[in-house]
Amino acid sequence: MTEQPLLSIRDLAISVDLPDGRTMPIVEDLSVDLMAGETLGIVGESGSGKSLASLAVIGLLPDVARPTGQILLDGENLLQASEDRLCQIRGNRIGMIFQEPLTALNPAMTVGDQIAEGLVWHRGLSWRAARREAVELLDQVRIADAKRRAGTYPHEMSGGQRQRVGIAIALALKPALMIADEPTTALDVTVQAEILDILDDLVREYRMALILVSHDLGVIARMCDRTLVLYAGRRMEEGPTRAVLATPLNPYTRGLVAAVPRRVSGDGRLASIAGTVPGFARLPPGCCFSDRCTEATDDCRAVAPGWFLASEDRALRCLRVERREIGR
Ligand SMILES: Nc1ncnc2c1ncn2[C@@H]1O[C@H](COP(=O)(O)OP(=O)(O)OP(=O)(O)O)[C@@H](O)[C@H]1O
Repeated sequence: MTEQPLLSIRDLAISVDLPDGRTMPIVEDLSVDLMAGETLGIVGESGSGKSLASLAVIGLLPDVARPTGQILLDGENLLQASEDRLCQIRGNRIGMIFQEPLTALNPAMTVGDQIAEGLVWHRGLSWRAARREAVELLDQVRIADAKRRAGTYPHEMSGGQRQRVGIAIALALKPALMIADEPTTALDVTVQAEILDILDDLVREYRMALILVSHDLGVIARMCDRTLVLYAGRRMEEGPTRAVLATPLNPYTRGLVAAVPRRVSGDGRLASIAGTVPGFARLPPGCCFSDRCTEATDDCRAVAPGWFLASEDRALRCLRVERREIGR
């Protein structure tokens, strides 16, 4: 029997209610599977819908956002789940690490108690036992002198230490799926590397599936088996990270790869994708990337490209590549 995906996102669309009464479609036609223990990177420029898509999985979308489609965790559609059920799933089955740990942490509670809390409420541990385990978790995320640090408050810690606490909280109940939304963006480079190391070790040790949201292809390359590229709320390309980065097929992915700092163009300047992501109200007809794509034809500007399988494990959206590969 073939293994079922742990997470299966089917035709997810998310629109947002605007203050003027209009509804703006943001994420469209998003489908992706994630197996137990697999790591998936979601990459794209700012505003491409990465955070909304990952918040939908953990049921933490802002009130103005309206999701449709299916988000199946072990076959259960989370978009239909009650708030009580989502509370059970959060922490227990899905853990989340946020970009800015300070906003996710309670300033009035010691970090040890914030880690212990989930163990008390979800696992029924006594506070004494949960606090003991919290110290072990702090040790696992490499906080030195963990026993003493458990009694400190978030504001007494550095940004990197707070993010370790964020990881310890998300890890406490050993969820099957961990979602990390730009977990290192707010940190300086050396701390970033340590945090990624810790996350990598833990994901492998506990065989957790990971969705890592980042605009940084270097981070994705280091951490993720597979990569999904989003642009303006649409998936542009998906496949094994190594293949997507070595031979990107979609012109947008090619632009992202070319813009990675190690790739300096012949005249010594960094390559970049001309223009910016257009507002969702101003997306061009046809392919949403056509107004920035240097390879776009009149057809690209008129016909919305479908999602097609380029090979067994690679899929993308691009009319020109599709016609070339499939001969349509
Ligand atoms: N609460 C909200 N109200 C209105 N629009 C929103 C809201 N949250 C997100 N959006 C819209 O959805 C788009 C996608 O947002 P999202 O945060 O998912 O992008 P992102 O790819 O994660 O960007 P970043 O890397 O900057 O976090 C935004 O550009 C914005 O237009």
